[in-house]
Amino acid sequence: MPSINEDVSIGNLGSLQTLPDSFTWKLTAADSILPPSSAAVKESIPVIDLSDPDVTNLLGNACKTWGAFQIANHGVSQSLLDDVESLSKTFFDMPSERKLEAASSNKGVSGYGEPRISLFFEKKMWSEGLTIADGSYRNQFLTIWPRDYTKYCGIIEEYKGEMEKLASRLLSCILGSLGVTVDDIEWAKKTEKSESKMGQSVIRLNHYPVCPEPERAMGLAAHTDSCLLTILHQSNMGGLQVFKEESGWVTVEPIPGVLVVNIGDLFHILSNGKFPSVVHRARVNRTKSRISIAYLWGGPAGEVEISPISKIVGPVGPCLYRPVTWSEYLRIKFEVFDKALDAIGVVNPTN
Ligand SMILES: C=C1C[C@]23C[C@@]1(O)CC[C@H]2[C@@]12CCC[C@@](C)(C(=O)O1)[C@H]2[C@@H]3C(=O)O
Ligand SMILES: O=C(O)CCC(=O)C(=O)O
Ligand SMILES: [Fe+2]
Repeated sequence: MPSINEDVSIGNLGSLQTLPDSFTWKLTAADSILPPSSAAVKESIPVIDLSDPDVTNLLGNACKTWGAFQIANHGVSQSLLDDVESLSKTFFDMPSERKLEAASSNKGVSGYGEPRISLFFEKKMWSEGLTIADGSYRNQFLTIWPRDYTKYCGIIEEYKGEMEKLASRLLSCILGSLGVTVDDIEWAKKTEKSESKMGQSVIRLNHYPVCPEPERAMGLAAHTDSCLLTILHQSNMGGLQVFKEESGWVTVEPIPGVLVVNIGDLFHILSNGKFPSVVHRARVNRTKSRISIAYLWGGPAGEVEISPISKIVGPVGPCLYRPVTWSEYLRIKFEVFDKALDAIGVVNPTN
């Protein structure tokens, strides 16, 4: 049993019988979701069928109201979702020492470790993860799976390809809801026309082990994603919650085969503040572990700047944000965290 201040390895969390002090969060009443009451209507983010003829409107409303939604009929096969989930399980089931062989270096983003936002919180999060940010994951996979390396790299490549297609489809539809097309955005037009893929992206495999005191622990603390949009596959166990001003924390119940999408900071900028970059977090469970796979799409390849779409800026209101590349935005985010959008806000916006 770990003593109060013992340094606990995140690779072994699931075997702990008590919650170490370093993982004990002081959660207030506002941090918890309201107890279920028969009178209360259980709110949830919308589930949108991508084959619905009214898909553009449905997506637009969900983006405006929630900054998040779930999608059915998205075209990604169940067997691919199962494969990427079982790859994740195989990795997280390994002994801690093996997982640490894939640990992210100080400089690198790719690799095994705590969530990157951990540095902004006093307490530790009850989770571990593997970030796949660029081609360097191949070397890590070779170390982890010398025999099954080709198979697992193939699954990741296929998953990335499918996510790119889906992200591109979502971008067109969501832009449509703002009355613009990809042709109104220079980088989006180029991306669509070129053979080159969707540009920059990161896949994060998250694992939330069983926890002896889930009420006092936090799987992944409240944050917004820095990218344009995130597509998330969650295993058959709830834990993801989104924050809505009027409702507080709302749980996103998993629906088999359905993917969760959320607006990130860059889309908030692109929409000139019309779509909220949704604050979300992950809670943990006493008896069941949980896996989630997040595909974070950061936008075009190279140092391309994202700025509010000019066509929607003038008529409706002043331009709220200055142009920024994803890499610059990430630098700012990991300096000032939840003040990053303020840091690139235009001080005296005029038309
Ligand atoms: C490109 C990135 C976005 C991300 C930080 C990172 O450098 C790599 C992992 C991403 C992730 C995944 C889990 C949640 C999150 C907030 C984090 O700590 O690491 C996001 C980061 C982000 O969107 O800012
Ligand atoms: O595990 C989840 O449900 C949330 C994961 C997440 O927010 C992320 O990876 O950015
Ligand atoms: Fe997130």
